Amino acid sequence: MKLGIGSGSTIVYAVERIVEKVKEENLKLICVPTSFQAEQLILDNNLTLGNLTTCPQLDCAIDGADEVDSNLNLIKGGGGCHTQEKIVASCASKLVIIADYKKDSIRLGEKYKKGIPIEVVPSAYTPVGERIKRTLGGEAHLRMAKQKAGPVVTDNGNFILDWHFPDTVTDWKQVNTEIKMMPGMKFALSFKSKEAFLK
Ligand SMILES: O=C(CO)[C@H](O)[C@H](O)COP(=O)(O)O
Repeated sequence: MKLGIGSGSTIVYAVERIVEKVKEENLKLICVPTSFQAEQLILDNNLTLGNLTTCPQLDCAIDGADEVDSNLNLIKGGGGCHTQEKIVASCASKLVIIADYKKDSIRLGEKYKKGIPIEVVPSAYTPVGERIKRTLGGEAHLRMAKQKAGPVVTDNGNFILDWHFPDTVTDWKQVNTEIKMMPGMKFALSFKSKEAFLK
């Protein structure tokens, strides 16, 4: 079985259970990471590490989320790994999102107040931020690092804009398309979960 491994703190618990299952059932599992953190998690747990070059089709991807709305739209990227998470999820036949009640909302933005993370090529962060503000409203703030001077740099060498969107935004499919069409955008916004398991 080929499995995508998400990023964040929740996925750590899922990996603990996966390790038990591998031992109990002698599973042959190849794990494809969604980030540097996920890669370390796979290696630290002695699971078999794969990549999308050798495993472009995955049976399943498991990940966390920052928020899940009542239509199963997700905010992801609180940890800044959403571009790779989205690529891995798109290669998987099934996407399983693990999220607890703190992330369960009717509308996006109800529980997660840090804005929608948008990964952007560094040279384009100002024009993309301004265009988002002009066409969709709200404010897009460059995410700054905590223990380094300057911005957060993703595993892909990009910046992150956290978009504080206006309450009027409801059509996430359209918003996603509009943002993806902006030059300089890495395709990364919220995405639609095929299944979200809320616990
Ligand atoms: O999208 C993500 C990282 O880019 C994470 O899945 C999301 O931030 C949830 O993280 P946590 O499980 O720590 O709450």
